[in-house]
Amino acid sequence: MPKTVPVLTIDGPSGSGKGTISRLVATRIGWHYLDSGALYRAVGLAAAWEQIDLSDEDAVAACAARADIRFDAESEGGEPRVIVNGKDATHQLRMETAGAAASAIAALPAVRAALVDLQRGFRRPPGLVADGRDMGTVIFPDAGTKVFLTASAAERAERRYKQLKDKGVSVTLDGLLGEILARDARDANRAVAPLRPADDAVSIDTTGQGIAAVVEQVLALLPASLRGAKG
Ligand SMILES: Nc1ncnc2c1ncn2[C@@H]1O[C@H](COP(=O)(O)OP(=O)(O)O)[C@@H](O)[C@H]1O
Ligand SMILES: Nc1ccn([C@H]2C[C@H](O)[C@@H](COP(=O)(O)OP(=O)(O)O)O2)c(=O)n1
Repeated sequence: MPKTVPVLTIDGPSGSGKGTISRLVATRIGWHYLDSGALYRAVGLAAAWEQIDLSDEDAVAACAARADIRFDAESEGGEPRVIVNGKDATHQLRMETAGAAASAIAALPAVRAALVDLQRGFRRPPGLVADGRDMGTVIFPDAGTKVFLTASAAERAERRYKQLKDKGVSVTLDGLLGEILARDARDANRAVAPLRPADDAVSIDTTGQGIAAVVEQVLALLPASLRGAKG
């Protein structure tokens, strides 16, 4: 796809609000949306289904290369359904176990390499909002607007707690906080494409902020000519 298709990247740690904000911004301006974390989660799940050892880099990369991952427009609670190798994995993918598996396989360079073209293929007119860990640093380094969302770990754990409780999942706040901190550390300390803000990213600390306020801050970073698409 031509590099002239505009991209807005939104990176950040778990629970910082990337998915929520990205989806709302994409809807407001009529752009496509890439949930890159869902791709890593889907590969982790597909590998588990095939009983592949998640530390076997070549086997997981081969699984990533042949995985059929589709985002279905029909949504569950505002999030698109994700179909992995023909099975609806929407619910399973949101579990923290899927997040942990995704974080583990995401540290393997061959797995990341296997997903590069797939992610760049989402760049289609009129534009793309891409959320993840390395959207602004590795996948779309030429993106015109880059955001790095953060929030305190305690608030991110509370957000995730509410989100999973609303979905009927039984979790504890302490357990989630521990899992989030472990995932932050693994994502930020890995050798390849670690979680970090791009040098030209604008950081937004969303601690104590409502969703609508963050959406407006992100929209304000876009050039007026792009922002106006849907008012
Ligand atoms: N200011 C905020 N920005 C984004 N999400 C928020 C905010 N406040 C609360 N939330 C809630 O936090 C939860 C986690 O958001 P999510 O978009 O899944 O984060 P991420 O994709 O970064 O893991 C959602 O249930 C969302 O509604
Ligand atoms: N661009 C990306 C997206 C996700 N990952 C990895 C690291 C993350 O811990 C997992 C899950 O990502 P996801 O964005 O779905 O997780 P959260 O919604 O932030 O909890 O995948 C990545 O390495 N690179």
